[in-house]
Amino acid sequence: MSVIAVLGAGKIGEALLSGLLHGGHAPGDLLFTERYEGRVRELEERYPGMRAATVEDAAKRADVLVVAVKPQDIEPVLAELAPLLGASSLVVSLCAGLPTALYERRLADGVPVVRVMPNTPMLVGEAMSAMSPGRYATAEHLATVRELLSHVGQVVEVPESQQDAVTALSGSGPAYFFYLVEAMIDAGILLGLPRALAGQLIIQSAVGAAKMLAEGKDHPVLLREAVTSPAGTTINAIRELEKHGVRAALLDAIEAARDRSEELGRAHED
Ligand SMILES: NC(=O)C1=CN([C@@H]2O[C@H](COP(=O)(O)OP(=O)(O)OC[C@H]3O[C@@H](n4cnc5c(N)ncnc54)[C@H](O)[C@@H]3O)[C@@H](O)[C@H]2O)C=CC1
Ligand SMILES: O=C(O)[C@@H]1CCC=N1
Repeated sequence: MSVIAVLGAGKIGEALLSGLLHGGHAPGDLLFTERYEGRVRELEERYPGMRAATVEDAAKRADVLVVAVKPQDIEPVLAELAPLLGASSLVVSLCAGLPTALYERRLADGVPVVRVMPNTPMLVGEAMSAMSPGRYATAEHLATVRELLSHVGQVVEVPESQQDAVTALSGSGPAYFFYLVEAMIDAGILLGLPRALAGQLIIQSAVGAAKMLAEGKDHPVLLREAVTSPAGTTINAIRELEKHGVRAALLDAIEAARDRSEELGRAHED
């Protein structure tokens, strides 16, 4: 089994480590680096057998180095990695907006880099990850990354030019669903239901709807039409959603997320 090192074990780093552990990865084959001592202790306690490492150690031992720091924190990480990596390393970047070309400029010639946009459902083995090869990444490197990510959800390959859109859609996507669920639970409160009951009603409705969508038997439009009876309740709700421009708001929101991803990448142009 390959040794994986996660550099920056925050929310998404932990989601990957935890997903790999659940997928059967040995804790001794998982390393992480983390700048906060408290976070190191927290993770070592939560995942017995998994150990923090130095960057040198991670670079020496790991078959795959996964960079999971905030895009704003990338430069010191690349400066640390630069003298340690060569063409036999494999770097996977999970950072929103950061192009593989940035890594290629900062690291030694020939270091293969794969850009990946995952999402937090990795924690429950249901991630949607999209990967794109950098200049030096081969089909074999992509196969390694695909194998790794397939332990924690679905994987697709996309051209790197689509990664900012992917980030806005599936990288941030879970937040939009959580936001909707939160708002719908509030609607239950408005209608006088107890919070716990409103939560159960909405969350199970979300799980059921997601399962029907994932089965893929019918287009989302047909699934919605099947709930929308003539002169019934649903069409009254839909009229309000249309009146409030919810569809247009989603288009604008996701476009704004895409723009921010592009901006995060531009911040590191030389
Ligand atoms: N949270 C999410 O849903 C997703 C995040 N991402 C990407 O993953 C990356 C991380 O995001 P989050 O996990 O949300 O952020 P986070 O802030 O929870 O995690 C980043 C971690 O990196 C650590 N860190 C920073 N500099 C370090 C260094 N030099 N050495 C060691 N550790 C260092 C921080 O202490 C922190 O624990 C970002 O680039 C983000 O764009 C990608 C997909 C989804
Ligand atoms: O909000 C962010 O910047 C990160 C990237 C995708 C999801 N979360």
